[in-house]
Amino acid sequence: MSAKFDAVYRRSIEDPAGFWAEAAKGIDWIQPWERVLDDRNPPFYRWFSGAKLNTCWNCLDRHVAAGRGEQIALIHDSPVTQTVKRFSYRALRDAVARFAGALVNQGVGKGDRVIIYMPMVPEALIAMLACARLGAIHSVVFGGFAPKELKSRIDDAKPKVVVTASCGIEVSRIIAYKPLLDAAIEQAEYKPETCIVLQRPMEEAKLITGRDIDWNDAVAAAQPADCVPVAATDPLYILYTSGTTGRPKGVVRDNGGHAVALHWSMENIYGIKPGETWFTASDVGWVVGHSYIVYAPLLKGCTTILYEGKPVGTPDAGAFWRVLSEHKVPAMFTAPTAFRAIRRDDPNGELLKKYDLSGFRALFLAGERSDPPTLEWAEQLLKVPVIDHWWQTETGWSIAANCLGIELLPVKHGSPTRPVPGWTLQVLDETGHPAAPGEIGNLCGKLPLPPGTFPTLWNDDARFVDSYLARFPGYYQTSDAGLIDEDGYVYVMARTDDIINVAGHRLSTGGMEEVLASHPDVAECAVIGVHDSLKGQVPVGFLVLKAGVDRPSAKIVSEVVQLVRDRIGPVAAFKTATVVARLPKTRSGKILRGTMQKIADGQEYAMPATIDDPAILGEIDDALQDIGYAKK
Ligand SMILES: CCC(=O)SCCNC(=O)CCNC(=O)[C@H](O)C(C)(C)COP(=O)(O)OP(=O)(O)OC[C@H]1O[C@@H](n2cnc3c(N)ncnc32)[C@H](O)[C@@H]1OP(=O)(O)O
Repeated sequence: MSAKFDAVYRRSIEDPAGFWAEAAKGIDWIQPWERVLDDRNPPFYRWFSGAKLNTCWNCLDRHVAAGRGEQIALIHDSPVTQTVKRFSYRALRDAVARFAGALVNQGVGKGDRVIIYMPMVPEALIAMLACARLGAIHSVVFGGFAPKELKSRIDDAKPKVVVTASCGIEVSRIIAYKPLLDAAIEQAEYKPETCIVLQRPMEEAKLITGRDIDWNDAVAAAQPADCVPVAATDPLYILYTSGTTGRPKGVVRDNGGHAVALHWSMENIYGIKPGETWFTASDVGWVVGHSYIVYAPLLKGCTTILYEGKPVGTPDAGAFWRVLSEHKVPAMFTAPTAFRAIRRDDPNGELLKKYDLSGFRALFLAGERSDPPTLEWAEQLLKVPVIDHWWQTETGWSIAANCLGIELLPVKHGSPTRPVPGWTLQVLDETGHPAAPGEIGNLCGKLPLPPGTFPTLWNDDARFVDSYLARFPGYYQTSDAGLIDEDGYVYVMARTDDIINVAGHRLSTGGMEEVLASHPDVAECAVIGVHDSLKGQVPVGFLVLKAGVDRPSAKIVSEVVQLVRDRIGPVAAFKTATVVARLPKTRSGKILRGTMQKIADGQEYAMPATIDDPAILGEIDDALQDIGYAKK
């Protein structure tokens, strides 16, 4: 039943160097490696040390050199602007080389950072690949973040250049990006020298003389730049992700291991071959967008679709079916929340009947837990394998998946199947001992992790060790709790930290609490993630007001809602809060957020033995009922 997969998996664990050296044949190297796995400085493991390559060459130039220059590399499908634009490999290579030249004109070279704050336009991908071409390090910031989040990334990454666009389009709303960038730079301690601004016709941005340059002017003044050889271990990008405090973590991705792992994953996990079209519906601001809109499909020589739209509303819940049929897509990848939205609007899949999906082979879901009802609905509707897989910003690609390209294993709903080749995954109990099959514990990856995973955090080796490696020496702590069953299937149940997952967006409740606590009327607060039938989870805030505050609670609630939107961004989807007299705590003063969440979700809970005053839980229940969380 799983002999083929077992053999590949076993080889990857018994002989990782041999396994990944073989996979590395899929990549063009300028200089070979001295060591496949460099384990001289644990727990900092490096892959392909001594080797040189260029990721942009591997994504673009080599396909042109191999005679595939006229194949379509990129389709920008944008229902919000009602346009579809195609770039051949040659055209994309040329556009990237020219924009790389524009960056060079601004002094950008190997190792310099470039922040990219852009909507889902081809220029976002062009800017990313241009950085890769020069050996510069890009850091893409998701457009739904507020200026303060962008500011913290600017201060940490210290970019020489920021690349932005005048606006993004959220269904039919124009979101002006440039004022958000201006505000972020205004707040930042570090000031980037140059901002390159793509002017979109729907909203012209005001340029600041001496700092801002129009994208078209920058490109017109540039000569194409060549690929710069970089070390396999040099950073390709930094991608910030929510940490347990308000300060985001700068996840670093290297060039060599990343290229090898992502190239390998396209065929072995997703079953996709060069020349095929691939659709990932996510955003270039997330790791899914980095890995599976940009790098993996291009490394493999596929056609990638950059979709500037939503699963519903652009124009309807048949949007994905249109894309799949119009561009003859054999497989796609998205977050379960997108399918929950489609199911809500078109429960019987009527819109699917308008389209020919005869070439469609598989749907991949990740970014949050796939709820079995949505997964089963998609299976019945599409009549193809629907494959849940589990990974994280830190890992860059799958930890557990059903490797369609090796061998489709039986699907167990609720499980992302088995650890992928390269991953030794264990469930550890609180004392660090392996848990028995079926027992819940901490899901941990045995070091060294496979290529493509993060080697460290930007400028913060100590935080990398403290956050991920210190709790269980010899292991990477995923901060996901779960179990592995007798068949080796992984089940991911919950986070073990304060991170919640809202519509596939990873957010820190601690970060939101910091914002609520900054309101002058708030004495104390808590934020929990509550089950939501569409977004998976949504944040709900509890506010204890300072003594003597007599302003209407509704006014204070609307102010804190606006504060979170202003400081973190609309992506936080923080819309609900309630004022309570007190928060439930242990006798040592720890807020019982887990118990509050169980009450909100209508789950059974045991009265915590250390609770200070059990009556407060009843008050929380009443407050939740007042805001629509009915007793279940
Ligand atoms: C495996 C590793 C990983 O987990 S990487 C992360 C993977 N996650 C994903 O791919 C995300 C999947 N989710 C989505 O694509 C969206 O949530 C989908 C399903 C399309 C729904 O989008 P939407 O209806 O906009 O809801 P939402 O909750 O995402 O948005 C909340 C508010 O934020 C806004 N927003 C969203 N994106 C942007 C953007 N790029 N620029 C500016 N604003 C943005 C939305 O408009 C929405 O605003 P509002 O509250 O309605 O005013």
